Amino acid sequence: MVKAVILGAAGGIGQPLSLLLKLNETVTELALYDIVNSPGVAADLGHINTPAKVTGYLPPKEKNAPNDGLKNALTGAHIIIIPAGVPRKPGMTRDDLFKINAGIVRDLATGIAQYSPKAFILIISNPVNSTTPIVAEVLKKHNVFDPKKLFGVTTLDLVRASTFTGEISGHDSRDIRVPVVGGHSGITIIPLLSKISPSYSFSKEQIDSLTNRIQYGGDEVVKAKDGAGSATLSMAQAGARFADAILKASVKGEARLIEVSYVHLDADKDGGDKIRATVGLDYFSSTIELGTNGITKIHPLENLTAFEDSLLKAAIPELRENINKGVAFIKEDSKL
Ligand SMILES: NC(=O)C1=CN([C@@H]2O[C@H](COP(=O)(O)OP(=O)(O)OC[C@H]3O[C@@H](n4cnc5c(N)ncnc54)[C@H](O)[C@@H]3O)[C@@H](O)[C@H]2O)C=CC1
Ligand SMILES: O=C([O-])CC(=O)C(=O)O
Repeated sequence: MVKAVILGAAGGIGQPLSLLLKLNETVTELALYDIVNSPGVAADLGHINTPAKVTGYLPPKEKNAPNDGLKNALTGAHIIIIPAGVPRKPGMTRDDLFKINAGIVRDLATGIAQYSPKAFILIISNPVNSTTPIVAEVLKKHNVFDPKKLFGVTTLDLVRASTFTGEISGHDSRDIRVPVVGGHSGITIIPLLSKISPSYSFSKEQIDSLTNRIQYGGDEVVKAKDGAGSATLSMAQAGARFADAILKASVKGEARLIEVSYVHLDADKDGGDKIRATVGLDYFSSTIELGTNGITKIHPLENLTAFEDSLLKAAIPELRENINKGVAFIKEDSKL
């Protein structure tokens, strides 16, 4: 049995992501939880003739009743994906979402700590730089934190990097891999264009404009949607790609699966400590290798160009602030 759970399943990302997970034949059970409309989405997807049995759950109507919906959705989970929370409107930063989304993510993480602490957890809700540490701190408070199984999803940055560089290099964008490290907001997004595969030599101007476009790709969509939210469809594809990598490594035992994700650097002491020595942070989006039980290796940062090194230096203070804000939010929460 491979149970996938989506928390925030009725939203702009949640619905297409649920569809893509329903089409993933490794999944045998798909549990959809949201505060609205999840039974409807589940009924709709349930008519698709793929193996996964789909169920939808809501929280209780009465204010202080136990949340059996969340409990039943989470129990027995193999992988949990969280796109619950509000998206940006034009003029907002991802950090502006902290006020609302931090509490949503904290409460869902508390449910995970209680009902499915051994699952793989993928965080999409923004600001990812802070929400990932929030989940880790909740799990730590319940003594169930496994850094090898917690992932801030930054795959959309890699998807964009493949698309945008393909437009210039002429390579098929499906074959292009660009590591994008650091974090998931503006200047904390660090595309390592010198490490592009297949290799390509960009001009200085191309590096400047591609870097800027990858860093602010999210804003491009927010602007185009003009108040109706942020990236949903491309995010669903990116989330499904990352979830599939986890499923291939953990269920099918495919070895040395390589992705990039925003992780706690304790997930691999060796590689993690090397990055820590450079950046002085506990969380960083890095190239990782996946195995049956999660992260097996974090690749250190090596041979950065002077330009990439300047991007890294510019990212660190904001990333530190985002991480500290998430950690403090849980440390100072006396209810937990
Ligand atoms: N990591 C990434 O690369 C990306 C992250 N995002 C983020 O994903 C989040 C979701 O975006 P959208 O799907 O566009 O928003 P949306 O508003 O369309 O959907 C969010 C869903 O979460 C649900 N929700 C709210 N509170 C909840 C709770 N306590 N428990 C369960 N569900 C709850 C809502 O009912 C709604 O269905 C946003 O924070 C957005 O910034 C968006 C794009 C890319
Ligand atoms: O820009 C946003 O707010 C949503 C997001 O994280 C992205 O599209 O990368």
